Amino acid sequence: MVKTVRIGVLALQGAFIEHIHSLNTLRGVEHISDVVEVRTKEELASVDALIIPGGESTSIALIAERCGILDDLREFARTKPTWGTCAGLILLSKQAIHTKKGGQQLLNALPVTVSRNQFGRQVDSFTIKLTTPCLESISSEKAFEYVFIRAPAIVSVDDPEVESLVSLPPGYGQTEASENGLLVAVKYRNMLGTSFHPELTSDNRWHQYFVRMALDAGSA
Ligand SMILES: NC(=O)CC[C@H](N)C(=O)O
Repeated sequence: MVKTVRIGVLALQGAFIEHIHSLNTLRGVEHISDVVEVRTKEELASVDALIIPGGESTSIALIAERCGILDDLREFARTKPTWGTCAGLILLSKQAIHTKKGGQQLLNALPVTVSRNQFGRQVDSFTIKLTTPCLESISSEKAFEYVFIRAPAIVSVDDPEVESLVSLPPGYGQTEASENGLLVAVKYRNMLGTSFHPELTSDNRWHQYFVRMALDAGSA
């Protein structure tokens, strides 16, 4: 029998509807049995993999704490396929800088340091097309169009097992000249962390990449 995955999207705040839409367009393409909104411990326990969307990381953490699922999310992220996009990447990380006064709760799972709002404010949002080697096993026909909205960047990788997947060309979001651009996508064991918003484009290759991570984890 072919294994299928039930994918959850954390639906407390932010762009969860858009992720659900992207995943639904992959039904029939990848072995997805179900796509569900996750707000409770029970819903979290029912999924094989989880997407934590972009939005506002401090708000998502606060709501998760009030709903009593912050610790369950921490445990899930440590052990099951979990993808954090933008605010979700911040939450997933072990460390964040440029946080609001008083700091913020993190899931403490992905061993990287992220810098919040590294590219400036909402008006500084931008898109950039980049060829992306890790997506080539899905389709190499075109560059991926990356959308950055008050995005974080990964400013330090704190475990040698973290794989760098995408870096921006030098100059983007950097105040000092550097040969290397900022890192915006990483993979680490069961986790995927991306600074951008793949759910805001009609190109679903990043969602496909994550579904395949989840399928691989299930068949291991
Ligand atoms: N588009 C986004 O998800 C922005 C993230 C936001 N800057 C935060 O700190 O949570």
